[in-house]
Amino acid sequence: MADTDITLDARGLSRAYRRGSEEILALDGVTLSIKRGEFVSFMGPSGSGKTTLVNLLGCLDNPSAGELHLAGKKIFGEGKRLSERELTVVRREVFGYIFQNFYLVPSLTVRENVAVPLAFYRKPGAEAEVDRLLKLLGIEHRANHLPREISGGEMQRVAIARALVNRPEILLADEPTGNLDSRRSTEIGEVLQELNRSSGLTIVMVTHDPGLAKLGGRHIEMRDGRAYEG
Ligand SMILES: Nc1ncnc2c1ncn2[C@@H]1O[C@H](COP(=O)(O)OP(=O)(O)OP(=O)(O)O)[C@@H](O)[C@H]1O
Repeated sequence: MADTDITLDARGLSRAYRRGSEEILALDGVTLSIKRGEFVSFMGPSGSGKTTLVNLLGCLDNPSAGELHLAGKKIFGEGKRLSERELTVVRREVFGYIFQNFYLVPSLTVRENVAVPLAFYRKPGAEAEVDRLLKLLGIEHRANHLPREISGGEMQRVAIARALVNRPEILLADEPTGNLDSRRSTEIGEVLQELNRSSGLTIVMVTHDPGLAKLGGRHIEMRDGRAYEG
């Protein structure tokens, strides 16, 4: 495997949280590599460290110990810590994020929500990407609706389109179907699978749903802050 195939490389990543006088080791030395174009699912009991790990992989949090490399570049590690400004650039240029709670702006239409990232940063062709994504995700007929006028499944499609509008290399999805019924959940899973297959988008997903996890090519089980390849 050539190094250039590896997009995310975690080495001995740990994260401790302080709660009063107690220290909680939420992540206990996780080492794993994710290749470009992989669809990786993380499962495991509540509190096993899934969100903590994907937040670190997505450069949303700093580890207490260990290293993280992104496309061969050290992001965190011995003597190395990107500035908040550098991290912001990495977050918006490399990653798209989706979460259980969609986080749509209630006063903006579907189209405006998808275009929100363009107000801060825009890759070439991003404007045309809004229309392409509305169509691809089957929500173009909802383009002028407000979030409160559409279903939960449609809301998550809007959030996916927004996450993709700047053509990220990696989509991070934390419980993307946690608020959806099983039919909508399967539909969103299939959308993610299709994005991974057709465009080679790398997907890193946390889920409690075994059916959804199966859609990814690779499963990792978290237990007590450690990762076990399934
Ligand atoms: N900000 C925080 N402060 C203190 N403890 C935290 C914090 N965030 C997470 N923890 C603790 O770290 C451990 C791992 O949490 P994490 O959210 O990563 O688990 P999870 O596997 O994603 O759980 P869930 O499936 O319930 O979302 C838990 O014991 C949790 O209580």
